[in-house]
Amino acid sequence: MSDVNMKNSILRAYAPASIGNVSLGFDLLGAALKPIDGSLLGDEVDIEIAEQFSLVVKGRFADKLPPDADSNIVTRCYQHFIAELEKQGHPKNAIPALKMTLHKHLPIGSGLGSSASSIVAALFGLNQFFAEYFGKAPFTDNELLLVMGELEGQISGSVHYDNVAPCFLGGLTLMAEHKEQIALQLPMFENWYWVSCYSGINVSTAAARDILPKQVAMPNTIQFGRQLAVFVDALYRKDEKLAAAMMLDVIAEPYRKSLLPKFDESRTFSEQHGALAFGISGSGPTVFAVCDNLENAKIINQWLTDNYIQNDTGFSHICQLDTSGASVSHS
Ligand SMILES: Nc1ncnc2c1ncn2[C@@H]1O[C@H](COP(=O)(O)OP(=O)(O)OP(=O)(O)O)[C@@H](O)[C@H]1O
Ligand SMILES: N[C@@H](CCO)C(=O)O
Repeated sequence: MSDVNMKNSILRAYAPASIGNVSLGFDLLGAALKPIDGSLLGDEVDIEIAEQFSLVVKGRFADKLPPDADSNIVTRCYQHFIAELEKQGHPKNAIPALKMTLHKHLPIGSGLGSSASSIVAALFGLNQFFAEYFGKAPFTDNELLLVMGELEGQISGSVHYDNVAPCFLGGLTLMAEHKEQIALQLPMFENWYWVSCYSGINVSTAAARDILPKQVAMPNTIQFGRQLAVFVDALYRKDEKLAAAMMLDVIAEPYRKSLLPKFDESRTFSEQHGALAFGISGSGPTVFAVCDNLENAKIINQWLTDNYIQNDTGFSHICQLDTSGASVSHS
């Protein structure tokens, strides 16, 4: 796009909600979500050329964020991105100032990867914007993912990619954390539905990490390793039953479920109504139930809506995996 056209256009980046851990892969496995009814479940960031940098925050959950732009992770993404461009040798006066608008659609501290969604939309959007402006993307996907993990770490107190990676790449992702390959995309069963219910309360990721023990007992370590290895093998062999049987959380759920009213009843109902697996999405309070048919997913979605949601902020969606991940459009 020419310089003149870019001055009159807005690039919009979208980044979907995600389930961190997926029960059996603490910090190592994540899944991107797409509601089957077409509703939007992810943040959007608009980017346009301006006289000076500014961040505007809009959307359903805008008022739940700190009011000053400097505390918003999107501003930090912008500052980090521009500093990296300068390190690459782009002179300051060759980099246009930008107005960014965050449409904050995901609740904060929800377990749906809310900060990750803002980070991915901001950084992916900036990379796409400058790809058009300079004629070449400043960063590769892997370089971008490394920065996304770093910024997520600034918020939650430790670098973990299990929200940013699926949100960016789409589908089900396994962290390799090798400097040249941070994340791998795994196959998934297309007939699986992921009922995802946010109760409406706020659980801080940092606080939900603090309550976990610093050491894991030997039997749990062996079960964790066995489950993750067998799960990946079962995905590649398309063995649904075995894959689902591995979806148990021996690391975080036993400690975190005490933060989640009605967690045990929700699991019991879901399992009695055909859920193949049930667990905490990321650090909660969102829970998810996996079903292999829409009828069961609908029954569980209705029950969770009626029983797990605590207030007007909560919601529940029947989802499939969002295999596209982050995307951009122009207006
Ligand atoms: N754009 C943003 N989106 C979300 N949180 C942000 C953003 N900018 C700053 N923050 C701050 O980052 C912190 C995010 O907390 P936390 O990691 O618990 O939530 P989260 O990322 O929304 O969690 P989850 O992954 O469970 O959805 C909050 O203190 C919030 O005010
Ligand atoms: N893996 C992270 C995800 C946070 O959303 C955790 O469980 O703390």
